[in-house]
Amino acid sequence: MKKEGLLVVLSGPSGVGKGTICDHLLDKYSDLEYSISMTTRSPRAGEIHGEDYYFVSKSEFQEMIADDEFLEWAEVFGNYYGTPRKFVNSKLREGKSVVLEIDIQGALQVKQRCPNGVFIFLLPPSLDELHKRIRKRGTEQDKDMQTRLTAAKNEIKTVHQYDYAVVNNNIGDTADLIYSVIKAEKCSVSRVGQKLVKEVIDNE
Ligand SMILES: Nc1nc2c(ncn2[C@@H]2O[C@H](COP(=O)(O)OP(=O)(O)O)[C@@H](O)[C@H]2O)c(=O)[nH]1
Ligand SMILES: Nc1ncnc2c1ncn2[C@@H]1O[C@H](COP(=O)(O)OP(=O)(O)O)[C@@H](O)[C@H]1O
Repeated sequence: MKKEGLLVVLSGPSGVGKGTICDHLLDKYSDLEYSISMTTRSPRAGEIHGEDYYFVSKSEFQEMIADDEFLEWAEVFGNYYGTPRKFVNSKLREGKSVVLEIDIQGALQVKQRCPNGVFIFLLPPSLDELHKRIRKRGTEQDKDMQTRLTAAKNEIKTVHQYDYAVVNNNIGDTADLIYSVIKAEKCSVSRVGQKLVKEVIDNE
C-alpha cells in the first residue's frame, strides 16, 4: 500500500508572507500540492477564482458546512474560510504532501483531526516589518490594517501550539527551510523511526 502523504499546515499573521512563501514553495517543489480554500471574502485585484481561492456566497458556504464537506472552517475578519475535505484526502491517499495555508482556529481543528500533520507558524522578523509588509501589499484600508495588526499580536502568542516557528526573513531561504521541515518530518520518529525502535527493542 502506498504511504500516505503528509499534511502540512502553515499559519501566521496577515501580511507575514504566507501566500508569497506558498507560491515560492509550490513553484520550486513540484512534489507538493496546495489546498485551495473556499471563502466568502470578495476577490482582491488580481486574485483568480480556483487559483487563489474558490470565491463563493455565504449560502453556498453554509451548504458545504451542512454537507460536512470541510476538513475545517472558521470565520476570519468577518468572512468564512474553509478547506474542502475531498481534495486533501485524495492527494494524501496518492502519497502527496498537501499544504494548507489557514488561520490558527482552523489549524487547531486540523490538529485534533490529523495529529500526524506538521504544524508550522510563520513569524515576521519584527512587528515593524510586518506593518511595512501589510502596507506594501496595499490591499487594506487603514481600519482593516489596525484590525490585522491587533489580530497579529494575538496570533503570535499562539506560536507554541505549533511544531515549528520559522522567521520569514528572506523568501527563498524561508521556503527552503519549510521544505526541509516537511522532508524531515517524513522520516521522523512518528513514521520510520518507530519501526526502527521496535526492531531494536525486539532484537535485544
Ligand atoms: N481556517 C481557515 N483559514 C483560512 C483559510 N484560507 C485562508 N485562511 C486564513 O484567513 C486569513 C485571511 O486570509 P486573506 O483574506 O487571504 O487575508 P491575508 O492573510 O491578510 O492575505 C489568513 O489568516 C489565512 O491564513 C481556510 O481555508 N481556513
Ligand atoms: N521575506 C519577505 N521579505 C520581504 N517582503 C516579503 C517577504 N515575504 C512576503 N513579502 C511581502 O509582504 C507582503 C505580504 O505578503 P503576503 O504573501 O500577501 O502575506 P500573507 O499571505 O501572509 O497575508 C507582500 O507585499 C509580499 O511581497
